[in-house]
Amino acid sequence: MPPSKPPTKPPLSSLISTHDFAAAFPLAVPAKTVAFVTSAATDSLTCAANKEAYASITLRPRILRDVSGPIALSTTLLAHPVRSPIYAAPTSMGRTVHPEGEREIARGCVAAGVAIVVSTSASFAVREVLDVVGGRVPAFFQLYVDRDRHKSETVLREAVGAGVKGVWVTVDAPVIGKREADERAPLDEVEVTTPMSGAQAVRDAAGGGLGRIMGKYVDASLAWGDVAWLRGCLPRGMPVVLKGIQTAMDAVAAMGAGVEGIVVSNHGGRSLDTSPATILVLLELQRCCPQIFDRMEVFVDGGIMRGTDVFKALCLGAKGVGIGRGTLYGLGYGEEGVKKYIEILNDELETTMRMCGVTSLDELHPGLLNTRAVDHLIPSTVDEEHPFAKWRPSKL
Ligand SMILES: Cc1cc2nc3c(=O)[nH]c(=O)nc-3n(C[C@H](O)[C@H](O)[C@H](O)COP(=O)(O)O)c2cc1C
Ligand SMILES: CCCCCCC(=O)C(=O)O
Repeated sequence: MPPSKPPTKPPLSSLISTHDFAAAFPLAVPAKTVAFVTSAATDSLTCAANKEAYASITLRPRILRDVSGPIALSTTLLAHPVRSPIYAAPTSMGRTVHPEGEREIARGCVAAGVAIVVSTSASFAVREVLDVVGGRVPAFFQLYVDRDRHKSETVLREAVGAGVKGVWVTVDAPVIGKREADERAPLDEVEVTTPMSGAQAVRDAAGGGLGRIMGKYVDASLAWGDVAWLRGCLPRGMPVVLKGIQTAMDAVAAMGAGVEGIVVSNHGGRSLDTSPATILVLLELQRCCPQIFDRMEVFVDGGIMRGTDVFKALCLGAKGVGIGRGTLYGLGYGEEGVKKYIEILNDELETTMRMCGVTSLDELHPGLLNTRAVDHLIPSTVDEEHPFAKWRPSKL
């Protein structure tokens, strides 16, 4: 028998859904990269729940509403115009996927007219990524706070100097989640550089988990009082967003801390397994603390694979939706892949909107959804006795 040829990745033109991209990814990148990107914490239950919860919420389409006109997807994120509410969530070590890593993601975002959030653990310095962006789409900086605060202050100065429009502090990963597939896959297949964090990719006794090894610098002592420290590092008026809110209590606390935005996120299920699906947390915020949507911008990420998912998140008050793994699946095909991935979601979102009888994002509201199948999973109140529920900035 002739030796079997290794499968080659299908041409980009043949991919018509985000699932096609996910299936092609292992054919486009080394096995270690697949393990790093696709893995999730322990039993991957939250990673799966993020997707399943979207499937459990159904649509309530309205009919006969003349949806023949153009669909307007353009909006603003933190007052910056974008062509679509979909954005590239921060992802680290993009060079494990493509030699140009985050710079190539940035090219794809510019081509699609959407925002990018650049990770502290990006493969390139923030200025190298923003040089590519050239101010054509908003770029935000995601901060992992270093135990050595001076290092974080330096990196923040660089990010501000490079022209980022806001800082997104990740708060759902005081330690890095246990991702067993990543831990088992040998480290030596990929080139890892994270110039802003300075971490070194050296295997240790626990294994080769890229996330864990490269995340040892993260400061687990971060607390609410540090919002004031962060503000002090930034120019007046620069928005601060907390990424990784998972309860109404913490959403209310974030509002009390005076931040401009939150990301409802569980890190794509990569941090704490069995934490709730993000769309259910968004529903919890609508039920328990609807006032926060008027006071801050609320973003969401995790498990978004279809235009109907984006639609549901927007109906529940999200101002923007982040794509993590999907951006990297697109990156397997370079700039064109990132652009196409976003455009597939835009296109599906447009179709969903027409089918539901709306032509603009302003017309989306919770009444277009049926959430009965998940209502029993939603806590009904903020715990008013909890000290966080009453916090105001003066108490920080
Ligand atoms: C490979 C990879 C690297 C990531 N790196 C970061 C990071 O550096 N900072 C961060 O806040 N979140 C990071 N995330 C989490 C994403 O920002 C996002 O919350 C998550 O991927 C959303 O879920 P999804 O992958 O299902 O879209 C990373 C996710 C992946 C898959
Ligand atoms: C602290 C950052 C190092 C790697 C982890 C990046 C990340 O957030 C993820 O993989 O998820």
